[in-house]
Amino acid sequence: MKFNYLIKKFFYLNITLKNAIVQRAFNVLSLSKFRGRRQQVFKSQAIARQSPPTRVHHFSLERDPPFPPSFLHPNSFRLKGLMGTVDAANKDVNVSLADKKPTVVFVLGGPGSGKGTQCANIVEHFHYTHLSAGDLLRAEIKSGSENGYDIHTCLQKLDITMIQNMIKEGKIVPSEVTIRLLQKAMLESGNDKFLIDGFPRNEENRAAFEAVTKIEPEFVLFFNCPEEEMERRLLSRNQGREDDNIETIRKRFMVFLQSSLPVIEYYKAKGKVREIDAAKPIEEVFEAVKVVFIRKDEQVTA
Ligand SMILES: Nc1ncnc2c1ncn2[C@@H]1O[C@H](COP(=O)(O)OP(=O)(O)O)[C@@H](O)[C@H]1O
Ligand SMILES: Nc1ccn([C@@H]2O[C@H](COP(=O)(O)OP(=O)(O)O)[C@@H](O)[C@H]2O)c(=O)n1
Repeated sequence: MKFNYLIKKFFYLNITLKNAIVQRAFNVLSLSKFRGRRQQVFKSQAIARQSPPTRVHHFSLERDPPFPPSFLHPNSFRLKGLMGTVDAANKDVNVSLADKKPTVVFVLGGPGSGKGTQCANIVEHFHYTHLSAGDLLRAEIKSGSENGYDIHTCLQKLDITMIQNMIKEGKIVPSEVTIRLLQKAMLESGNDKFLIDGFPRNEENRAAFEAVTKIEPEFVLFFNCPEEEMERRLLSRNQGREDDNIETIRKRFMVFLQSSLPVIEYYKAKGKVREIDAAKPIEEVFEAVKVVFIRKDEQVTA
């Protein structure tokens, strides 16, 4: 009886001991797994803290940013410091753009002066790629509104709505957005000759583009047209644009006078402006435009 009791006790102790050993081993394993995971988390947090921001570039400008801080979404980084500071990913983009030494012609003029119309003619005759800043922004709004998010530019619904409102108000969208769209379009085009239409529209656009891309325009084509004529054209443009109403048109004229004309003056001082009388009929305007481009080609071959 006592012997039976001892044997039972032995087996019971044995099982309890084995369970304890197994449990202990399990605890050790889980703890080390947890520690490993925790270290991994710490490691990736440290890497995230150290690594430079990628994809989206933002550069701080000398004057106040025209966008409220809420414009920035969580995966964008506004870099404080020198104007033109770009992140790692964009450095590559800019290096490869600058390497190509593209020919860039800025096409400027008031709203409705005929920039888009003449750019289409130049493309046909002189094989440039036409990049309209306004068209790129409108395309971005369209794709953003359809998808709620633009995977290429990291713009989110809130940003897209803000851009849309700025265009409705005739305001100039921050350079960081417009330049990103221009860079992307330039790289994707495969061409090395660009007509950049409706850009730079203010001093911020101009300085940021030069600082970021290191590209200087070959020359600036300036379509000079009286306001009454531009107003007439815009009111009958009929492209369903939300900003082609008399109220916004007047605001756009104001922005042109205050912000865009000083950019034209800046390039005039550098001898880079080729001024065209844009009040004439389309064909006559293009005759004058052709002279500018033929002269440019002759200069290159001379
Ligand atoms: N020289 C011109 N004479 C008359 N109408 C013009 C002329 N150039 C353009 N237009 C018309 O004026 C409107 C605005 O021209 P557009 O090229 O879109 O201007 P911008 O790109 O400068 O805003 C369009 O409907 C266009 O057909
Ligand atoms: N560089 C640019 C070009 C256009 N835009 C915006 O896009 C609108 C339309 O520009 P656009 O060049 O297509 O048209 P026009 O005003 O020249 O007719 C402008 O009024 C601005 O709101 C901008 O913010 N920045």
